[in-house]
Amino acid sequence: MKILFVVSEVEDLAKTGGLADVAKSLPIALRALGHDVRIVKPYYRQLAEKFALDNLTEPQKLLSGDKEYCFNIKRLKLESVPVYCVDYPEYFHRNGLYSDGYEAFGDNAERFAFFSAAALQTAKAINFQPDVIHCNDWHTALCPFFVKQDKSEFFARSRTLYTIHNGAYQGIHKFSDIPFIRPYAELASQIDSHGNLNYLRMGLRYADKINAVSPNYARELLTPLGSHNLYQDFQLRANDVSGILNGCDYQQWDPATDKFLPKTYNSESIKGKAACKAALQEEVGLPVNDNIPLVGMLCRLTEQKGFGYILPVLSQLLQHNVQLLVIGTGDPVISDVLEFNASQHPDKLVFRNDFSTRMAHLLEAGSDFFLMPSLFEPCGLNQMYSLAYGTIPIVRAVGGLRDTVLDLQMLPDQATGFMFEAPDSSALLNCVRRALLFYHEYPQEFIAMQQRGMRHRFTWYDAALNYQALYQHCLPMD
Ligand SMILES: Nc1ncnc2c1ncn2[C@@H]1O[C@H](COP(=O)(O)OP(=O)(O)O[C@H]2O[C@H](CO)[C@@H](O)[C@H](O)[C@H]2O)[C@@H](O)[C@H]1O
Repeated sequence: MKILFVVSEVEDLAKTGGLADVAKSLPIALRALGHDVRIVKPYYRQLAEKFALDNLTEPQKLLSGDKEYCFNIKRLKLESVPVYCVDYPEYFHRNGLYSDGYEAFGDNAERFAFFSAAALQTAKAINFQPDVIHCNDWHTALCPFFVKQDKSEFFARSRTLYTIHNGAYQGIHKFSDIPFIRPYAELASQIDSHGNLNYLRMGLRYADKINAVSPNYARELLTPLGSHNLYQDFQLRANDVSGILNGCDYQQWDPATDKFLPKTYNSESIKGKAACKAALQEEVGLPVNDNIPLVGMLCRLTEQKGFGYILPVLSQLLQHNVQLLVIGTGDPVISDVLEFNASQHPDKLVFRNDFSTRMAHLLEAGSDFFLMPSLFEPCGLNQMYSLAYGTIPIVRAVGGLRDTVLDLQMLPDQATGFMFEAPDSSALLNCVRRALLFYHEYPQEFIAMQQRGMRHRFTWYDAALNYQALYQHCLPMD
């Protein structure tokens, strides 16, 4: 099949979170199954600074109303996958993908409306007639609408799949502030009483098929509680909504070969993990001691990741014989509280307000537990990385976390971690206490649990097979 994979960020090229991991691994896995996958993404400044690329074609023109948008197409390769970049400096040569670090750009809706149309124009310019146009998250959710509006025959046999990586980001913007789509009279019926257009809802309305990044999140999206206020819209498309679990890139996340670690290890011999723990403790300034359980946490600092119920019980948690390391950037309200608590408990809590790939790997290897108590979690990748590194996940039973972690109480012989149900502080605290007790009281069982997790596999090969079946489902019957 020919697949046009339209996405805002891709690992190794431009990244703010888990979407980028998927946008690299899935196309590579699909290519390995023999499909002709091409990625289209914006040519951001950080990409332009890394790779100064020549223009692939003549400048491309898009007309909207009386404004002409003239852009260039660049091409590079990500392993086996061709990547086409939409070069429109006015919109994409900025410091940051969606914000300047503090505030979202005011014209994000305009930028990504343009990008979605430019991605389709790119397919035409390179004469790539896709069987499936696979768009991802709100940034590219207008693609299905533009395909339906396209007057040429080019996309007559193309079908669209819309993947939801995070339904909380919907791209809700004042229609009157989006010059690129203002001329589309058809949109009048999609504008709400406040004059807003919701991009995610547009994806739900116009895509041929819709999927979420785990089966459990797909089920949650069809409930009033889990649908991020789009219950009716999801219900209307219930027959076309499914879930496919993300994979883990085991080439990148393998403790046996990981170049970022002071000592490598594997499930047969996990001795090297202790050296990683010591190196991590030393690097971040925690007392180097193998007998104190080290709980790591690495994520964007947002409400989604459960800070609403972690922060109120931080000092209670730190009364235990435990070390906590939090690494991430994001909401300054969260980072302020973490910074304050770290200053009160310097021997127990370290907070690093930054992110680096090296530290992400060292934290995964050096921690005993990985804390991921999300309020909601479409799939989650870090709990899979943790399992691969023998780092026991402590998670809330939500979204993809429920699909990937098995709790000790439910399945003692197969358990790979600890899970709690209620999104509140006492449930979280009880769960962490349960995990710490297990660490101290049952060292042999703890190692067995680590090894079970390390042997568990969530491969991109499996995910790609599922996407292949879903693409086939999208195609016209004849
Ligand atoms: N400040 C930062 N800057 C740059 N990178 C950072 C970062 N903090 C963490 N990362 C990295 O981003 C990735 C995080 O992936 P996750 O899937 O855990 O969460 P995210 O919420 O971003 O993704 C969303 O999309 C993915 C993919 O579908 C879903 O798994 C998930 O549930 C959904 O919320 C990891 O590779 C991590 O190392």
